[in-house]
Amino acid sequence: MIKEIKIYKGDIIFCESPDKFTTLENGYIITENNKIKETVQELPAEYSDIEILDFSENLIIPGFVDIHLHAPQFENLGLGYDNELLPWLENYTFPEEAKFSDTKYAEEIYKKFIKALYMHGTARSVVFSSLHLESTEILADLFLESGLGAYIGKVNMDRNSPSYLTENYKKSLEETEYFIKKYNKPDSMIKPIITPRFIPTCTPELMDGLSKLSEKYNVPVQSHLSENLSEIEWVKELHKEIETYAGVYNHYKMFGDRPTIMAHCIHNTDDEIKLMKEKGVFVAHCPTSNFNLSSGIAPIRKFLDNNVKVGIGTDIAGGHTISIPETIISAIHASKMYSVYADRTFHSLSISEAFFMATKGGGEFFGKVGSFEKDYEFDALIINDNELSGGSNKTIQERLEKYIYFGAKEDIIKMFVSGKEINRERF
Ligand SMILES: O=c1[nH]c(=O)c2nc[nH]c2[nH]1
Repeated sequence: MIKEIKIYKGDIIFCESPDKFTTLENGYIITENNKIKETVQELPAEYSDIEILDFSENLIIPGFVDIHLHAPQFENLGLGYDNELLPWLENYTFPEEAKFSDTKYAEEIYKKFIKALYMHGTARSVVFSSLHLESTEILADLFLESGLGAYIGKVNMDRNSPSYLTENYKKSLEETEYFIKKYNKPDSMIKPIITPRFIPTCTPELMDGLSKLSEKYNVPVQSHLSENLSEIEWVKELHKEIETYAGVYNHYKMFGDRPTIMAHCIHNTDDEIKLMKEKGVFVAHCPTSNFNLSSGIAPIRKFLDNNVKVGIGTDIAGGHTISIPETIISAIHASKMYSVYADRTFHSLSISEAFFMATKGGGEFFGKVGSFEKDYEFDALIINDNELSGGSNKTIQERLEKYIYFGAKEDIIKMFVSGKEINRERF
């Protein structure tokens, strides 16, 4: 195999661990066949005759990773937040998702959705589609054309939803299997993920069937867990025989038996948190959504202290923004308020902890993604922060902080995903 070496130069910043940033002023990232070979301060002599992609005076940061969002809710950004979760689903979300039976509408909205991810620097995402197979294929094909990385799930829901958005469980399983077979390719940038919407909308037969598909094709799982108090009561009524909400997913072997993401996780019991740790279940922390729908504040410090994996989710359209920097800010704000109003012993999240969650933390779901360490895939954003921080002698970490809190998507001048530049013309 021919070795293709590339060298990127700039002011590099990333998090190897949550507690601190690694920074290299005028440093170099050297990649071989799109994976990082080394990240160094001085360029070794062996590379002296290779052309350098020179981004001096710009920041080079890992591409963002969003581990929970709903593509067919893109048109609903900002709508209906006077409601809590269950009426919001009924009055806003389900009617909008129903429109995706129309493949023309799906194509129009999904193009806008993927462009928005690109514009905001989200290199990888873990996405809910709607229950419609054809529209989900359109979403997958558009992602493939874009070059962005994604897990994509055809949503499954066969009870407790309006008749216009309820499947027959057999058809739901057949279509899910078809989607898995079509897109489960080893080196693909997009992959299928099993997506029971949440326990209230999935019958035991459907859960059983999805669990078998997950095992048969070794496909990961995503769903929602303990977002809202009425939702939790509803799950208790539906599954009196099982002690906890997480226990229901676990009963169906869809709780860490394969890689699993559970969105929200606001009101979990200590036993549920222990189970998440034991089974390696990821929390998708979605603070903007949790504020908008008055769901609560997820006790993220508790998950971190218990070594539970945590990534960031914009959860559009419970979340009102597809921007990961804005969601990082929201995560920090949420933790600050939690430490003041709920538990004074909790330390709020630091900027490095929140940035870690939005890069390497969530990136772990994709493998070696979200850092500039050896063997990681080269996902990077080049950020021109000259206007934000120019001439003011700031450290690289301070420049990143300014970009997160005060920057704009227009400051991102280039994006690389798995070593390939994603061109603006594609969108
Ligand atoms: O934030 C959420 N968005 C949804 O679409 C959804 N469905 C079930 N539970 C949900 N929570």
